[in-house]
Amino acid sequence: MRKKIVAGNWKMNGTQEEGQKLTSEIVNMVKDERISDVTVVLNPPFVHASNVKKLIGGVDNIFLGGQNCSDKASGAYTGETSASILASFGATYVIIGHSERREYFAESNAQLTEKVKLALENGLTPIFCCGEPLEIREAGTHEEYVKDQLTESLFGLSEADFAKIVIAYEPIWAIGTGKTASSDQAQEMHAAIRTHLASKYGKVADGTSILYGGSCKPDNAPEIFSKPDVDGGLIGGASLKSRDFVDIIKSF
Ligand SMILES: O=C(CO)COP(=O)(O)O
Repeated sequence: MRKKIVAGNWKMNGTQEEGQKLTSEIVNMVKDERISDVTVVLNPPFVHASNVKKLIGGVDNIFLGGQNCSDKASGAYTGETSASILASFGATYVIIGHSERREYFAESNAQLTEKVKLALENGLTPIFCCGEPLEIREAGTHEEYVKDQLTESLFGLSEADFAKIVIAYEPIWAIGTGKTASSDQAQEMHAAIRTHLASKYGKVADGTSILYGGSCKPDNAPEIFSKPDVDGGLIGGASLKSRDFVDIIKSF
């Protein structure tokens, strides 16, 4: 059985007060509504880490994650946060290779490999993002594009390390646009991704959780999560509203 995961990516949103309120509400709903079969990950901006960690304290299926980590272990890299710093604040997950990082911060596949390695060395589970822009989808080469992203960043990992990775498929044209992939489009890509991962890692890929991301909302999550190769979601906008986020968690 693959792990079902719903991760909230707050992106660059939320004051201290808003972050605390959001976290408390999510924690209370998950407890009150007895949600225990889904792994929930909150990925706030780094400075929220201590607050969020404290608030999720007693709930054993809610975890703290980062939205990124540095490709360097430590040192004079102003503004960066390392995997080891994140881990020291109690994070156990980290999003790596989000399309916004690739696009606005020019992160390369090779850099992402370094981030994945450092995350794993520090006991963090990477949520590795892949996904194609609109023009690639329209050209019909999206499968190849995504396979190349995975091959270039992940296929150097040992089988034991690869077994710890979570994948998030986020078609860029669906992020923040309100235009979600159809559940059939999501399933098609998730199945293609799993087959590709299996070509390198065999049966280990059967256990890899592959999350969908891109305008996932309470009204479309049940249909998307019902697909056999969709193991959860990486949620942007809707993760900032506690009721919506928890309804998505309850969509399996
Ligand atoms: O980028 C995303 C999550 O990482 C998806 O964002 P939206 O859910 O806002 O489309």
